Amino acid sequence: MNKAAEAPGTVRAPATPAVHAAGLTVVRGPRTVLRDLDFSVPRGQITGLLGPSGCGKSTLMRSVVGTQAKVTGTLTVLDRPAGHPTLRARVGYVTQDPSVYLDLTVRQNLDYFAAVLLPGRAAADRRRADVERVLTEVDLTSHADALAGNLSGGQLSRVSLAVALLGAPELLVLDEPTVGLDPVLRRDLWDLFHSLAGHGTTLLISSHVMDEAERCHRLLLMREGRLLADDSPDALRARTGTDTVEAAFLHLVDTANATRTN
Ligand SMILES: Nc1ncnc2c1ncn2[C@@H]1O[C@H](COP(=O)(O)OP(=O)(O)OP(=O)(O)O)[C@@H](O)[C@H]1O
Repeated sequence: MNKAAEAPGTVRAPATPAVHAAGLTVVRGPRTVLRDLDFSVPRGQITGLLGPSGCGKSTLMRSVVGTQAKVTGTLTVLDRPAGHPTLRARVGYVTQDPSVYLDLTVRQNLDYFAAVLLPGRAAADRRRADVERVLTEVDLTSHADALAGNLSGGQLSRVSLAVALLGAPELLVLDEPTVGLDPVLRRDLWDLFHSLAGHGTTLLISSHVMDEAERCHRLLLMREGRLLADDSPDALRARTGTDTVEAAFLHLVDTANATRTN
């Protein structure tokens, strides 16, 4: 055994997960929309949150970023309770509806949000560099001076993503970021997600398109507010004896239904 590896100061504690939930439950109106969920989101990987419309994906993401009311159980994000004020700059969030100012250009939008994140004259150079970086990352440099209101839906959602990338957050929470995008843009965005993960960013990405699941390192499969699986795509396929994540999901749904009726 390598003794040097045991010397004080050289042994590293295993990294805690980026997100850890235990008994996570959320009530919205009269309904319990998340029921007693236990899961972890490992750091530096892409975790896909998949399930049919209405199963609770957005509610789970809102809980992680701290904007959801009536959350019970334990929910830890980057070693802090979800919603903790120190997480604001460390967590990027993109909702399903692009949240940008339509009467500003792309660059003006980014300058504005960069100033909120990094205020003060002393940070002007950092802000400028950050805006150029995110414009390049989402491939919108050539549209930087276009009015947001004149962009296509796909371009607008990339502006929203660029806003979330400002400040290089450690955790990115993206609610259906590829909806309505053509296949080339979808592929380019997934390449960007992998590049971000390669540099250590943790990504939690929701989708109801099962083929996107194949591009994730880990999957949380949801149905009706419950988790059907928390596994890697390979392990899921192997465990269910199926060839695709979609077939694995359907297999798990059928098993859950059979257990309920028995
Ligand atoms: N204010 C509310 N009161 C009661 N139920 C609500 C409320 N808001 C949402 N819901 C219900 O909570 C459930 C989960 O909604 P959520 O938006 O999290 O689902 P989702 O999986 O993200 O769906 P989609 O993929 O269509 O966005 C849905 O069944 C929805 O009808």
